Parts: sequence; structure tokens; C-alpha cells
Amino acid sequence: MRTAEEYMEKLFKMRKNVYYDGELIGRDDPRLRPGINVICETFNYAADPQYEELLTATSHLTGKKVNRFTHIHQSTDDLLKKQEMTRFMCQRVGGCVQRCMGIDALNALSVVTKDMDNALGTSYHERFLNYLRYFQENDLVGNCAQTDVKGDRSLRPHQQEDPDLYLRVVEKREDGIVVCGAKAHNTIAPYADEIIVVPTRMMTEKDADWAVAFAVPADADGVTQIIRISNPRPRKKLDAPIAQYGSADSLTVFDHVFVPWERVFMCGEWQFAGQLALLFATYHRHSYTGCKPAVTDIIMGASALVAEYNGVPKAPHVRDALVELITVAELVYGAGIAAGVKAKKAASGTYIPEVVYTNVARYYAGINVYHEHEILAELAGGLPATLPPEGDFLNDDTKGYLEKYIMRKAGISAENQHRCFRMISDLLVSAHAGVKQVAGVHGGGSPIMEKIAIYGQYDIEEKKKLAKYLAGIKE
Ligand SMILES: Cc1cc2nc3c(=O)[nH]c(=O)nc-3n(C[C@H](O)[C@H](O)[C@H](O)COP(=O)(O)OP(=O)(O)OC[C@H]3O[C@@H](n4cnc5c(N)ncnc54)[C@H](O)[C@@H]3O)c2cc1C
Repeated sequence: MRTAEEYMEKLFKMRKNVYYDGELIGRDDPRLRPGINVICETFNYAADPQYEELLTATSHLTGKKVNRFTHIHQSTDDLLKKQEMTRFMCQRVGGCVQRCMGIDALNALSVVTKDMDNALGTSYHERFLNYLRYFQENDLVGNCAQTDVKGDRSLRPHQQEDPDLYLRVVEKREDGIVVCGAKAHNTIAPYADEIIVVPTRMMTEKDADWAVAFAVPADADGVTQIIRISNPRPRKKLDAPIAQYGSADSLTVFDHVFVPWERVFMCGEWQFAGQLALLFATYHRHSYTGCKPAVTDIIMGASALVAEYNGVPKAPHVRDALVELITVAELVYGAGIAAGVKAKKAASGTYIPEVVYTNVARYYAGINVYHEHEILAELAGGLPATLPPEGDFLNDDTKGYLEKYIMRKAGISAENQHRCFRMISDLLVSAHAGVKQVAGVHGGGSPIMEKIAIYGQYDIEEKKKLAKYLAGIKE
């Protein structure tokens, strides 16, 4: 397994292909550091004997110890540990741990490459396992690039005016394929080792050129990342863990990118594009049953703390608000556990979380994101929005006034009151908070996509039969 230092050493040597705000930047640009800090923690905690059980696993390929963020689930226990690890890690970094998506994509590919081989006589699975071995042995960090830019949402890939609006194969050669197009909203891409591309939707026969899956180094020739960095507001003196972790998302352009065959895991098998798209979504939404409860934990902790600092921890509406937050966190987590316990073993041996429990959990988490922030905003009052900048707490002319007038419950220092409200301000009214909120709604698929998955898998006819039985309707 790698150390955080080894991860960064490799990262900083990558080809410069990342653009930010009009500049071509290196991966050692300090503005990327808060996102990189998140990934470093996935190495740090894996190296800590106290967290070894949670953060590491045994590779089913080599029998060696691997970081759990590179592991293919071999049991229901693996899925439960992944969920628990995700909640724990997201609590430590104050939000998205980001390293989940690469391994979610690899789990989906482990299933679909085998199913394709069984149905069509292709030989993708062996190829995939070779790549997985490389991924695990080098303890790599992967972005999953699933979301195409999609153009006109009502049209299929082959119907778009510009065929590049979904990523596609433009040439097949003896040694590999050439792809063109772009993938959107790729979190972690500027500080990932690898980009793992999978289809975003079901395809028809006419969409065969768009039914493609592969992996490339994130700095491969022809790959350009145009990114948006989202960092917490910097602190002057009042440093705190929440201010150290950020993220970045990329529009990843593939301009005639060559992919050697050993890295191609689907090429034209349109019949399996939908299965791969849905399976990645299932694994990723199952990861959300770990990360979203962690986000609720953070909001819940901040809500309870601010009520205590305000001197009203026992007020009935505070208790009600906290119970609402507990309900969201634990229903989502509980459904994630159910999805793990009810997982099915695929032909490849990989365990797949149960789809309905996974999707109801992700859906419920998504539609509650803004409500949870509303609860915190209500309990915190207006100060998170009007809190003077940190400089005023440091300036001798104003410091005394601010420390006097921020006081609430006796016995809590002015600094701790200030720390509490500055964190809540970061959680509620910063640009970073806005990005996290939208990610909470759309990451892993918009709520409508979860509804489609739930309705598509649920046996409503069975429920109609039940109603007929109870009503005494005999046909
Ligand atoms: C912060 C963040 C990070 C993300 N990270 C990643 C990542 O790392 N990798 C990745 O692959 N993706 C990532 N995503 C993408 C995420 O999965 C998508 O945002 C999501 O699937 C929605 O796609 P979209 O943004 O293109 O919105 P759209 O597809 O435009 O959807 C917006 C709305 O349009 C409507 N709509 C769209 N299509 C149709 C249709 N055919 N019929 C009817 N209505 C329709 C629906 O109401 C839908 O909710 C991330 C997203 C965010 C916000």
C-alpha cells in the first residue's frame, strides 16, 4: 500500500493538463491542496493500525492486504465495511471522501465484464482482472467519468446533432481504440491517478459506438481537464479541520485519446451499456448510504452544539429538529445496511447491493439535503450569515467588542463561540457549502433517476394482488 507522500510524489510528476480559471496549472498548485488533503487521509487512516480492519481488505486476486478503496466486494461483510468506512472517513474530512467512485466503477466492471464474456464470448474479464491487479498493487486513486455532457436530453447519443456530446469510439486499431467526447462533473479527476470511463445510460444498437468503457491515466495524451475548485474559506489564525479539506470537479475532454486494448472493458456491446451504467450507479448510491449519513452527522453535531451554546439545548423544538436529523441519517444508513445484507453474488463472485434498498436510501438522502441545512440555519440564527470576517476578531480596535458581544451561555469562551459560528457559516453560507448541497442532490444520479430505478425494480403487481386478496376480488 502507498503512503500519502508516495501518492503526492507521483501526482506532482504528471503531465500538466489541468486548466483552472484561464491558467494551465500543475497538480502541485496550492489551490488543489485541500482536495488532495482528503485523498491523503485515505492513505493515512489505512496505515494506522487502529483503523486497519476498516480501511484495508484482502485482495481476492493476490491475497495481499490492499486499501479498501481498491477492493472488489467478496461478501456482504465487505459491503457493510465499505459503508461503515465511508461514513467514518466522511466524518473525518467534513464531507465527501471522493475516493469511493473509482472503486465503485471497478466493482461494476468486475460484474459486467464477466457477464458480457458469458453472454457474448468476449474476453473482457481477464483483461479487467489484469488492470485491477495493477490498480491494487499500485494503490491507485480513480475518478469515475460516467456523466456525459448529453446535449439535448430528449435525444439518444446517435441522434445528437454533434456526435461528441456523448463520448464515443471514433477509430478501432489493431492495438487499441481512439475516443472523442467529454465527461462532466468529474470529482477528484485533477488529483486522481486514473480516469475510469463508463457509459451514462442504456444504449440501442445504433448507439454501439457510444457503448464504451475503459481506463486511462488522468494525464493521458489528448485528455484535458477544465476544472472548478471548491475549497473552504481560508482561515487566518483560527485553523480547524473543516478548513483543510476541499474538492475539485472537472469537465474532462477526450480529444482523440488512444486507449490500448488492455485498458478497454467495453467496446460496442450496446446491450450491456445500460447494465454497466446502472451497476455503477448502484454501487455509488450504496456509497452514499455511508457518506450522506456522515454529512447529516456533521449538521446534527453543529445543530446540537449551537443550541447548547445559545443556552437552549432542552427546548422542545431543538429536540424535534435533532430527531428529524437522526431519522434521516439512520434511515439512510439502515437501508444501506439492508442493501448490503440482501446483496446478491454475481457470476464474477462480486457482491452487488440490493437495488431497491440502495435507491430508496439515496433518494431519501437527496431530497432531504436542503431541509437538513434549513434545520441548522433555523437553530443557528442569523449570525452564520452576518459573522464579521476573521480579521475583525484579530484587529485590536474591534476584537474586544466582538469577543464581548458574541458571548452566549456563560462558561463557553469567546473563541469557542466564534469557532462554532465560523464552522456553521462555512456549512451554510459559503460557496463550498453551495457546491456540497448540489452534490448531495445530484451526485450518483438525480432524484428522478433513483425513482426510475426504484419503480423499475419494484414488484407493484404483487402489491395489487395483495389488495385484491384483502378486498375479496377473485378473478
Ligand atoms: C458536485 C458534483 C459531483 C459529481 N461528480 C461526478 C463524478 O465524479 N463522475 C460522474 O460521472 N458524475 C458526477 N456527477 C454528475 C451527476 O451524476 C449528475 O449531475 C447527475 O447524473 C445529473 O446529470 P446532469 O448534471 O447532466 O443533469 P441533467 O441530466 O441535465 O438532469 C437535470 C434534470 O433534467 C431533467 N432530465 C434530464 N434528462 C431527462 C430526460 N431524458 N427526460 C426527462 N427529464 C430529464 C431531470 O429533471 C433532471 O433531474 C457529479 C455531480 C455533481 C453536482
